[in-house]
Amino acid sequence: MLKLQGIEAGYGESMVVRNVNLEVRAGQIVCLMGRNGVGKSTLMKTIMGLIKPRSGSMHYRDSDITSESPYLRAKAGIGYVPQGREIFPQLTVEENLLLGLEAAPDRRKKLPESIFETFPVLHQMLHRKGGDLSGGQQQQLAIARALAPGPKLLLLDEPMEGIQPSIVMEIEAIIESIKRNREIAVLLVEQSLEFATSIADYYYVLDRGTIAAEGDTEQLSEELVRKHLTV
Ligand SMILES: Nc1ncnc2c1ncn2[C@@H]1O[C@H](COP(=O)(O)OP(=O)(O)OP(=O)(O)O)[C@@H](O)[C@H]1O
Repeated sequence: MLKLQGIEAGYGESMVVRNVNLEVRAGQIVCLMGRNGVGKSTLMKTIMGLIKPRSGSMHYRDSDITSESPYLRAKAGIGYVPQGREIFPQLTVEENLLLGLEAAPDRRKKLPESIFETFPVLHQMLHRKGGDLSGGQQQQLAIARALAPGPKLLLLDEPMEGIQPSIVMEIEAIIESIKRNREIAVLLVEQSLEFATSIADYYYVLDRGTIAAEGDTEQLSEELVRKHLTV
């Protein structure tokens, strides 16, 4: 469903992501791991089209999207929840969610009911300003907004970061239900090894911009973790 080949990306003179080959199959949950600053968010932004790759190619559902705009990628069914959530604090919860529908392929103007079944708290807070929500609620809003247009691939950049444990459990449950349905593939940046191994089918470890290891999460070894993930 998503295939990156030889992707190189960076900022100005500095190259941050080097020769990345990565694949996400339909319905698969793939975890991207690595220490702070190795380039995980840069890679996610490159996949969303927010950073142009210097070289390499990106294919999504058999189309070459290497030069496609972020808007067209969203329209094609790629949902993105950036690190730090980036909801609109001055807009209401409802307005934030409706903005997500801009990426819907069918010009739908109504939010799917399933969003409120998954995130009941957002229904209660529909007319509150996004900025008045707690960090965990804002994260739920960001995920709900990305799910509203019905994506086929969801990119989640550290969704558990800085969130209290009870909400972490709720977000885990949402990713688990996505996994059960197998209708949406997920590429997730996550530092928690426990979570990665419990939910993801496949992992990639990024180290100084390159893929240092990959495999089925069942085979993620202690040695590999020590080498590439512990500080
Ligand atoms: N807008 C930017 N301009 C210049 N350099 C940047 C920019 N954003 C990130 N970098 C640099 O790129 C490198 C990789 O950053 P990136 O945020 O992709 O890493 P990360 O693996 O996601 O880290 P973290 O886990 O801390 O979020 C870092 O050295 C960072 O300083």
